[in-house]
Amino acid sequence: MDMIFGKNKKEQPEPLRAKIKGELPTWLHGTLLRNGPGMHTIGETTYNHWFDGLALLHSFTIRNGEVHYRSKYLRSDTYNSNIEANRIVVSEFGTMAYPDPCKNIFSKAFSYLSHTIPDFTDNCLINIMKCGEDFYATTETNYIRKINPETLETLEKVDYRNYAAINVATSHPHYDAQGNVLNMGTSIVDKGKTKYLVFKIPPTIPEKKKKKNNLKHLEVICSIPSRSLLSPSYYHSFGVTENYIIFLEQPFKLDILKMATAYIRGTNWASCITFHEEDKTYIHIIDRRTKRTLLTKFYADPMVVYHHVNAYEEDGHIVFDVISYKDHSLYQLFYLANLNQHFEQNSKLTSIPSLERFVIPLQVNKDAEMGENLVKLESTTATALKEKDDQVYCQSEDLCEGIELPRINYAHNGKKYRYIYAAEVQWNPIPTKITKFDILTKSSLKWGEEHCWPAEPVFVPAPNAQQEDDGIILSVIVSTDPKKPPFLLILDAKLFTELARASIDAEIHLDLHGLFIPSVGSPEEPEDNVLRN
Ligand SMILES: CC1=C(/C=C/C(C)=C/C=C/C(C)=C/C=O)C(C)(C)CCC1
Ligand SMILES: [Fe+2]
Repeated sequence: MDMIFGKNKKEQPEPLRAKIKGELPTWLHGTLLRNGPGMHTIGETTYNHWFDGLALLHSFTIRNGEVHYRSKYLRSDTYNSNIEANRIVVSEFGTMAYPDPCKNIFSKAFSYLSHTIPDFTDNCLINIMKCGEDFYATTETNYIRKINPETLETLEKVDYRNYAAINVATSHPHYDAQGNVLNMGTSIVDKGKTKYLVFKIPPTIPEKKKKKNNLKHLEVICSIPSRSLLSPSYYHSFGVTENYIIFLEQPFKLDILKMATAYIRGTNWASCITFHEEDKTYIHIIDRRTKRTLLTKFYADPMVVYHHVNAYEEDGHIVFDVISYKDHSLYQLFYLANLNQHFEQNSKLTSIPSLERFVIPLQVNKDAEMGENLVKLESTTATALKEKDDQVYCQSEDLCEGIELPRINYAHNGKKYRYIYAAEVQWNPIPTKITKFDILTKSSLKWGEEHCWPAEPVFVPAPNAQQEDDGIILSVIVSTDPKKPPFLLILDAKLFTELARASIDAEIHLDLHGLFIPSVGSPEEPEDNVLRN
């Protein structure tokens, strides 16, 4: 396992042709572009956590029955500073770095003070965001990095703070039918307040000037005050329906005072995020038309959610599905010390990921009896119990256990849907299979092979698709069998059977997230520029 986690990966900047076994769908043209950590050791120094690794972008370009692979390290300021110093000089999620070895006590004190308000990293290793014609590598700090999706070259560094007062932002934005990006970020102790901001970035901008980026037209559409000034919730994603935004203010919180003293105390950012198991999860519902939150106070039991799966409206209710945990052991397990050859024993989750369905009644009748279940949908056992003071206690329906990295047919985002494509994880956080879960029948189809470690499965719809699962699944497979090279797996999304695999004679890293960019203007195809997230 050391080999696939901790080992520095070589980049492959020149396109490398894959060896194809099976039949690629003839309509499949485009690029699967993904992101994830690729380098964990610089000189004599090693990061502590897998999420700290330097971003390695990679892509599979599929065209005319051929597949080409490339990979390139994101030339972030963090990457450049580290490589130049030949050691880790920028702090990441799980590693606090000390850039200037201090010579005397005075300069030491000065160095500590100047780090009280830290400048976060631009090592954007988590996902790729499409913003109009532009693509960005993203992480969860205030920085994103524009990239060239074809050559994987690193372009401008963009600071969200120039456009909105946010210190952290998610790397799981949503896209609406017009191509607007919808995302959320937290504004920490700005003008005496801490709040969560929902913002929108348009796909096109009026100025024809190439220099401007779309963020110049970023619009904050709603602000939700944090329940606490110094401990806002940590969140990794959020949900949307056609008319609403779902934000979980979970009891997994950033401790700002701890963050402000982390550098002096010699601890990492990760240790400043704590799970308060005695606290509740507050469910904020924002009406996209009025740009305000609903007044009813919906809440649920304490939980930790990283990934929202999907959400939709049905007969006066909002249905939303999340992968939830009873504690935050997931982030704990990605310390590289746990991901060694003994990882099967060392990295056991104390809470298994669980797919939970919550249902929010949109009309809360003032005269409803205390304790009445306000959920009137036949299709679910999720409840929302009326309590005093306009509070409603929501209990979820367990849909299934042991899945993570969920994806859907994005044409169904915010709408009623049936299928989830995900990685299967049981007590270990590293997926060994990918799965298609049918919410209606509660059954699943799986793909797995010995010594194979699959990445998040991405759904690509077939042209003229009629049904939700008319399309294919793309997943990057890393193998620990020295005789089996890594490959891009192409499955039929309906049957979950293998259509083809494209083997690559190069090193491939385990990654996190990414997207599929359909080809533009191939000679025999009409121009198609729709995002297939
Ligand atoms: C550097 C840094 C952060 C980075 C967090 C990261 C990098 C999280 C990665 C999460 C992943 C990959 C989750 C997968 O499910 C914080 C805590 C936002 C704020 C402080 C500075
Ligand atoms: Fe994620």
